[in-house]
Amino acid sequence: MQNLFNVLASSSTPQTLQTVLTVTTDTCIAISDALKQGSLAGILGMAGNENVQGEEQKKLDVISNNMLKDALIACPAVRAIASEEEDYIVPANTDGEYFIAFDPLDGSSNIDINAMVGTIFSIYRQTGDKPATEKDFLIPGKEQVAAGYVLYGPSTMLVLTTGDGVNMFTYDPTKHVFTLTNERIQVAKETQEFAINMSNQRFWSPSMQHYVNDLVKGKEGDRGKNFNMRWVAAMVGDVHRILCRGGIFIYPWDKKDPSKAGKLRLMYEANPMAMLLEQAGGKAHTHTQRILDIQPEAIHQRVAVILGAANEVDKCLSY
Ligand SMILES: O=P(O)(O)OC[C@H]1O[C@](O)(COP(=O)(O)O)[C@@H](O)[C@@H]1O
Ligand SMILES: [Mg+2]
Ligand SMILES: [Mg+2]
Repeated sequence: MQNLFNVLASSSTPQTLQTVLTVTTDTCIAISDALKQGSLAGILGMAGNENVQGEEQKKLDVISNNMLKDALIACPAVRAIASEEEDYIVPANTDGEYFIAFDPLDGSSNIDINAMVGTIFSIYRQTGDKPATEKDFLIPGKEQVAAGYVLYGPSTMLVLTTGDGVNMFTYDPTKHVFTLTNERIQVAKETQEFAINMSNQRFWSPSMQHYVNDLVKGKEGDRGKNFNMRWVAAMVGDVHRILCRGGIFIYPWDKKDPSKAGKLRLMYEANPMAMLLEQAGGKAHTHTQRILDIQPEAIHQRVAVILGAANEVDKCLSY
């Protein structure tokens, strides 16, 4: 069976990018080990701080952020990192070639109930002769050279694209490697499954309310077919389900909190997931444009997200 190293070595992935991916995924294995110990290691619960976005940090948000930050800035190929849990970008090596943006722990509200969480990462190639600044980091998602996530579920899985399809790897704890288990996955164009936090319905735009009402009406409504609903409450879990068995995931614009009109972060969540979805034959949009075309204005920018089965994303946008 092929493992991550063989797959990268036999592809056209540059050696420096292979190194960055190895450092990232090795650190994710260490995060997975920490998560497995849960309460036994005293790592659950709140850290007692807020991140730059005004969200309360869990201990594991901080622990996983520090693990990834320390490992990546020590890697000579890394030029700078940006993290959901860091106020500013962290410059690493001026000679480095890669920017890495990450959500160290996605779905943190799931940690304390021992449910699915993950680490999401996005990699860009950019060189320069001065230390990197935040402005250098504001690159549209279509320029990503690699994107992926590590899912900490019943098994630990790596889902990765380097711009040539999407592969899934399962971590083999007996061999300490990610083994290739699903190759070149594709998302079906049609679906009958959707994922959205329905408790926000009254805050959505009228057109989004109309679209979701039509899904809920099922066979009796205009769509003429029944839809099932699933919500993991961790984007990484919801996107993983879509890559495995199809569906549409939506975190729409809403008027609940005008400073967060779209909860998910462009650079840490939307862009890497959009690259994975497009590489698997799906689509990823905001309510107005393709996510990968967005020119970022700030590293912590938030966007509305509509991603998954191509025809269903089109249908949603048609409302
Ligand atoms: O609280 P809600 O509305 O269910 O939001 C869930 C969404 O928030 C997130 O948990 C945000 O990510 P973080 O846990 O990294 O802040 C997404 O993963 C998920 O899709
Ligand atoms: Mg997240
Ligand atoms: Mg997070």
